[in-house]
Amino acid sequence: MDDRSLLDSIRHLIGEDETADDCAGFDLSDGRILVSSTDMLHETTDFPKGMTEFEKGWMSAAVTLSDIASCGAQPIQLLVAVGLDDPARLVPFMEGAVACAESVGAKVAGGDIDSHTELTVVTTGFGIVERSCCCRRTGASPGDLVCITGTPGLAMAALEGDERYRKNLLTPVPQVKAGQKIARAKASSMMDISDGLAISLYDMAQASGVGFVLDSKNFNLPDVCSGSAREYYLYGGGDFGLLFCIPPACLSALDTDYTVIGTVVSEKGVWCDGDPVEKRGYAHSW
Ligand SMILES: Nc1ncnc2c1ncn2[C@@H]1O[C@H](COP(=O)(O)OP(=O)(O)O)[C@@H](O)[C@H]1O
Ligand SMILES: Cc1ncc(C[n+]2csc(CCOP(=O)(O)OP(=O)(O)O)c2C)c(N)n1
Ligand SMILES: [Mg+2]
Ligand SMILES: [Mg+2]
Ligand SMILES: [Mg+2]
Repeated sequence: MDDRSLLDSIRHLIGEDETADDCAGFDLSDGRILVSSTDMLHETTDFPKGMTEFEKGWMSAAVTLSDIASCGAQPIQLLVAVGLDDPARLVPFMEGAVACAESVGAKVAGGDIDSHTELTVVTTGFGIVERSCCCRRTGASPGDLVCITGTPGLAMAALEGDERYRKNLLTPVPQVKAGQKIARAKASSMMDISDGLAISLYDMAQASGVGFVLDSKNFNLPDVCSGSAREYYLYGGGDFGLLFCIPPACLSALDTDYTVIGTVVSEKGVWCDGDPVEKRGYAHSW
């Protein structure tokens, strides 16, 4: 059992929409939406060996700030709750979390401290976005182009030992400015690719009730020393680029780097060069 199938068992309690997006949204009734997201990370499952405390703090902040960026929102506050096996870890850890938050214009505004057998972190973030620019995983329409920012697979390559991409894996940068530009260019849907490109495509296709047809000739595959660039590109997690769909006519107004990898179709599913893409990515399992 993985976290996606476990989530299915509580959708009836929380709501379909509430369990199908990167952030929750609260309408402030003044033309703006308050978005929020929370994420939990653990020493053994989420922090690759050899990371500094600063990098662990940075990564913990980045995973949540990335979800806020994926709505086109400006992150404003971050709360950081830390369960510690050793109290001496707290200062360098929080220095990393503060540095990441400040790098995207947000403030660490509180949190919690507890003792725990394993370093366990929960980051909760809040952001603000104009209602007309708030992007969700829903909204992709047939005929839209499917686009990504960044190069999926670099974090996975680093996890497999490629030192050139160490920073991509350990101190990912939430794509706040790019998210805002994409939202203002009138993208129809957006999410971050934290769990890998293929599984994110399936998540967005399901939320929007559409399908995606990809053309591998357009893939910006990573330059890797070992392993399969295509495997890392489609199935590696931890990159925190953005996946978005946008009507072709809106693309000329978009002033940020992106790669067009396919088109939206009405038939549900995800295909590449005519073949179904495997539905897998980074997951927690029991
Ligand atoms: N325990 C939970 N209770 C309620 N909603 C949850 C829970 N776990 C996850 N969700 C919701 O499920 C959706 C998907 O979560 P997740 O896969 O963690 O997203 P992301 O990869 O963007 O962090 C989100 O809307 C999240 O708020
Ligand atoms: C062992 C390991 N593999 C991969 C990564 C890269 N990585 C960092 S966060 C993350 C995905 C989880 O991020 P997010 O979507 O914010 O959390 P979720 O709610 O899906 O658990 C990954 C794969 C990692 N840190 N450790
Ligand atoms: Mg996300
Ligand atoms: Mg999450
Ligand atoms: Mg995730």
